[in-house]
Amino acid sequence: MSQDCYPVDGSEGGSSSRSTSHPSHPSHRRPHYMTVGSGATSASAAALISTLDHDSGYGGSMADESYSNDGSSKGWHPGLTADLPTPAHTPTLPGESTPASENERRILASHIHQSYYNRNRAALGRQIARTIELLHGLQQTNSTWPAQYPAVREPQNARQEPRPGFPHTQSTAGEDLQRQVDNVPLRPGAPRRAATSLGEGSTAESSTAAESRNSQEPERLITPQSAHEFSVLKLHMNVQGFTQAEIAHSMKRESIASLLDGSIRHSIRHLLLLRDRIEDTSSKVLVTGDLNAGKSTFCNALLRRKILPEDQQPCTSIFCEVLDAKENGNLEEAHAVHKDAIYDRNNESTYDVYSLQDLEKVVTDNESYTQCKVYVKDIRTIDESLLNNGVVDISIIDAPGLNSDSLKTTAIFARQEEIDVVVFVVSAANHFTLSAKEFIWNAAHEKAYIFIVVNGFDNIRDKARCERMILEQVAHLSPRTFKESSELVHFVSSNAIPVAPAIGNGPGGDGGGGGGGSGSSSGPPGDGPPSPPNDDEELLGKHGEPGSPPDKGKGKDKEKLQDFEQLEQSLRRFVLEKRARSKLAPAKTYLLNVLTDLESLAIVNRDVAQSELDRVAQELSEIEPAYEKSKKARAEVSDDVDKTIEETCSDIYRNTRTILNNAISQVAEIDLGVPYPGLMSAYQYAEDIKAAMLDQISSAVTICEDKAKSQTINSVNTIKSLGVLHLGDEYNDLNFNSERMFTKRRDLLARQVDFDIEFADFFDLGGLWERQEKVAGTGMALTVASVVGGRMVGGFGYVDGVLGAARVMGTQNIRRMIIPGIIATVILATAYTLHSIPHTLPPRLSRRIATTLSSLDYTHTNSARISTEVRKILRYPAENLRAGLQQSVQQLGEKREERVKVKRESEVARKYFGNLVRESSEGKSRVEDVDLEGPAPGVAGGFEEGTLV
Ligand SMILES: Nc1nc2c(ncn2[C@@H]2O[C@H](COP(=O)(O)OP(=O)(O)OP(=O)(O)O)[C@@H](O)[C@H]2O)c(=O)[nH]1
Repeated sequence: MSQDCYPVDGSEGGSSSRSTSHPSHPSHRRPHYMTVGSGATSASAAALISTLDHDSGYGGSMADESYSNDGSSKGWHPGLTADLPTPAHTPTLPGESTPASENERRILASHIHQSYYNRNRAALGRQIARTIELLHGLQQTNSTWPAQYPAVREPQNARQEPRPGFPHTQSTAGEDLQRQVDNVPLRPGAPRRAATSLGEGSTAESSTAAESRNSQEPERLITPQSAHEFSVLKLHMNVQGFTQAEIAHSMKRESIASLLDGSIRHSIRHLLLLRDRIEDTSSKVLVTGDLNAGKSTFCNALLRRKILPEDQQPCTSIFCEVLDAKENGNLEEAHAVHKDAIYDRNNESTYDVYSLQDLEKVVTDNESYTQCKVYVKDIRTIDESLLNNGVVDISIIDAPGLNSDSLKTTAIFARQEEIDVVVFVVSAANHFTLSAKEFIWNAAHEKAYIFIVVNGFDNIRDKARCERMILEQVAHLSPRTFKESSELVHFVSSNAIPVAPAIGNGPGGDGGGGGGGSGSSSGPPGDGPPSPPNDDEELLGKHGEPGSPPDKGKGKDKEKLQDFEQLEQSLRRFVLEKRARSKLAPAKTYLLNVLTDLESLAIVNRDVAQSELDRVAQELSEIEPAYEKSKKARAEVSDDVDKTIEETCSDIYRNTRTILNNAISQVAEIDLGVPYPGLMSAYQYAEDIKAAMLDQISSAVTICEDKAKSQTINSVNTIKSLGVLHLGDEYNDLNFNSERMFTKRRDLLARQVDFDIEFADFFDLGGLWERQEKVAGTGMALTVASVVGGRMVGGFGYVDGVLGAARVMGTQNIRRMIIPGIIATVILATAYTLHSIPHTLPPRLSRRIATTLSSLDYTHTNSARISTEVRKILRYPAENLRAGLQQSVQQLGEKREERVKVKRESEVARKYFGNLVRESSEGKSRVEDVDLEGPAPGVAGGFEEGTLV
């Protein structure tokens, strides 16, 4: 629509004034009011008219900033408050004129938009608080249950060509100017993500620009876990050629958790800053433009006071921010901020104080300061004033004229997030210089729309041609601005606006340095704030045209004033509308990003928690029975082992005892293999017999030990098989060598059985007695005699022969022979006894040995020794098995404990992340519902189709 009014091909006939160049736009004229009927205008109607004339114009938020060449722009539209004919469907009260209803609608729209803005702001504020809570919750959970970071896989081609860095759309609040200087990309900017973040070195970018770039990003292959690359909760890691996800994948979970914790903390801090920002009602308007284009004059005209120095030569060397004096305790003064200092109004070391009259000294050719804060009392009403408009604290920044030196600094200044609007002042006579074009080109990317003031229009003779040429250039530099040129491009003469002096000194006094104007200015008397100016040039000075004839001049001045007022209306609307977007959009974008990140993280971690839960449950289902079985086995096996040891030892004891007893008792009966060497070596024979017997007994001990060894081996094997049965591979077998058993000299005891052979040992009377008793119960002597005799007879035939001879000889002869007979008998008996030594000695010795061994408790001692050693030996594998079983029980118990703990934690984490998925998703929906793009509901109906977004 506006382009129709300003055909760039110049087809439209030139007109001498701006107003005539908008024939199809009655909106560019002050509305005319018609009184119906004969009565006077009612008070309310008068109030309404007055309000409408100074419409506070809270515009709708910015529309979609996309621009298409087919003319279907969906960009910002002034229709909301533009003075358009009321559409047919807009209700019109009977008898009411169209302009009046239109004005009512404008007021209504204005209020609806303000409440719409407030509602959006409150909704975002609430969501910021909720999101901070969510982040705190995540931080806490992350400290107990380290969160997982989702794996994202890059495609091959993306790997070959490392992705460019993605600076974030929103710079961190508080970044210093220099840092921004370093990071500002010159045209064309590097691709940047739409996401807002706390990334270092970030530079601001309009979300629309970022959106369009986003679509060009290479498609990434990602795991099904997450279809979202993190933009806010990203881990700050950097390894050339690797993505975050790849690095994260190779890191320990705890390390990731700690990096994530850092990101969460950053995010919370940033959200707090955003909350401050949306609560902050102030807005900044940066006025920039070519050298000497009339920027200071324009600012003064807006303020209706000659605050800033104007000069025919370039004079503004620093940024001058004009603020309401209310922010400085209602004191009008200038604070010149020291170079390299961060301005703090409460810290006078950061600035020098100047009076407003001395401002020129500070502003012109200054080397000590980079910027200056100028506090002024606004002399206009809240309906007129831009500074003090009752809605938002606006400050105006007069920038130094653009040249190659200042271009970059000003561009950076314009980028700052608190700059809501850039007003570009261009000289109507000089058009856009190279610096101007460069600046607008860059700024158009950032701000989408630039408010353009074509100043010094009074100097132009062929105004239509000038307009056409300027608009042609605007169309190239910022098509979106061109599309809305009726609202955004204004042709004015700032020096024609009546202004009060900087310091009130009564009518006619011009306190400021004179520009090219007539110099007749007036201000409020006394020290108080200057009174509002009016159109009366008698009272107010103006930058004016001194040579104009009075009548014609008056008419032209009025026209200029009207054009300027038109500009002011548009500027107010623009600032207020832009504010809605520039203040709320970053919060909305950041919230969406952080909530999307939270949702992705929560989905991944909920799934991880679930799978961990499944895994642990599965493991527990295996561990629990194994643990119980292991406990049972520990008790049972311990009993079994005890039993095995006990049985083995008792058995060995018993066996040993039996074997040794037998050996001792039967040692006399076995052939010891010792030959009888004859009477002469009887003693030696006895010694040999004794030794052989002891050896025999020792051999029996050895046999017992060998038997014990093999029994021990069996028992060790039994224990081992129990271990293998219950511990499996975990059974730690001991090296058992049976050869090392019973290595103590076993004949020690036998040696103790040492006794001397006695003569009596050769006469086994006891043996004889025993044998006799076995034969009959006769008297001993007879028995002895008969036995001896019998044996003698049996044994020695010649003795029998002698006795037989005695009988033949008769008793007398016998009596005579008795003595010699007895002697002979004794001799014979002795001879017999000695002769029977090989038979009598072993039993005799055996008995003596048995007696001695018995006195030593030899059998028991050896049996006990052997069984004790076996017990000792068996104790090792037994203890080893017990320890293994105990360890197995302990390990399983610990495993079980750990799994139970993981299970408990995973359950909590699953529940937590499940809730987080829901809450972040709901939060996202709530934020998405905050519509910063379209007009308020109900207002939309009042516009022509296609003019709304
Ligand atoms: N004829 C005419 N002269 C103007 C207009 N606006 C400003 N001037 C004059 O242009 C000269 C420069 O004005 P300034 O306001 O100082 O210009 P500036 O852009 O602030 O200058 P620097 O910031 O120093 O580059 C002064 O002499 C003004 O009187 C205008 O609309 N018409």
